[in-house]
Amino acid sequence: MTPRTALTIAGSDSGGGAGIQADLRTFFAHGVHGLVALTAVTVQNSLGVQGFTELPPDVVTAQIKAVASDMGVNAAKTGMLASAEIIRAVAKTLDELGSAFPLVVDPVAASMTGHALLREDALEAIRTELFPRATLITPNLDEVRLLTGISVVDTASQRAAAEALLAFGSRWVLVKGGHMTGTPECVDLLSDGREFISLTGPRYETQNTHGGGDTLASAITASLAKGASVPDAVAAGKKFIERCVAEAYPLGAGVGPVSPFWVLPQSS
Ligand SMILES: Nc1ncnc2c1ncn2[C@@H]1O[C@H](COP(=O)(O)OP(=O)(O)OP(=O)(O)O)[C@@H](O)[C@H]1O
Ligand SMILES: Cc1ncc(CO)c(N)n1
Repeated sequence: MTPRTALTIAGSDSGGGAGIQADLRTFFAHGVHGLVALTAVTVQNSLGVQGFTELPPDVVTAQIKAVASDMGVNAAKTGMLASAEIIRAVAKTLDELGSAFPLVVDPVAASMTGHALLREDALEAIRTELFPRATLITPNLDEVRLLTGISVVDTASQRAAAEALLAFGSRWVLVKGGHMTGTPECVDLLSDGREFISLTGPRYETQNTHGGGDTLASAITASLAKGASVPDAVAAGKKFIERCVAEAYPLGAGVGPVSPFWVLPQSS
């Protein structure tokens, strides 16, 4: 049977744990066929990002159109978009396709080691061009601060951040709490402005969380591709990423990747 399809519009991580590599292995783990519009090639390993080269915006557009016109897209997500020009090209292309599928926007601004993955003028383009087209946006706490100026330190500021982010026009927002260290639990807050749903899970003691944000957003995208509602897709995504963090492995001298291998029959 032909599986559902999910499109990732994102950059490549040479270390294989984040970016399109994380998206493709997560789509695979969900039985969803992954389609790719590559935006940039990063040079990175467990110690950080050494640099990146972005693709011309028309090549990004051409990839999206090629797969959408022939294979069909059941859901899409954006990750590293690198520049305002690429963001504008993606927004225009999505408009031309008629927004017939759910869109998850993970507003990737920097790697977890703090290296920029987005040119400076591009943040405004993400806010104005992509957020209004998004079904769901999934910022981490650093991205929340960059986008809204709000520092999330507790439940009240996490809710205020969700409200401020929804004002940019997405249908739903998931304010991820992974970076709120010092708490025994990881709490992500999902909201559409009416409902506020706290997704609470254990905080695992590990330094190997590379690719966690990408894996969560692509797990949600895969469930949306299969027809789940946003709250159901996010709840399933949270369960999926928890297990991936619990089973994360060391690789290289720095931060190792989260692991979707637990879905394989021979694992554990
Ligand atoms: N130590 C942990 N234990 C359990 N869950 C975690 C842990 N760290 C992060 N998570 C969960 O992983 C998901 C990603 O959250 P996080 O806030 O770390 O995103 P991110 O910063 O975008 O990820 P990345 O590491 O890719 O930059 C969230 O659901 C979060 O609650
Ligand atoms: C290519 C790429 N996209 C996203 C991230 C954020 O995890 C990363 N480190 N690299």
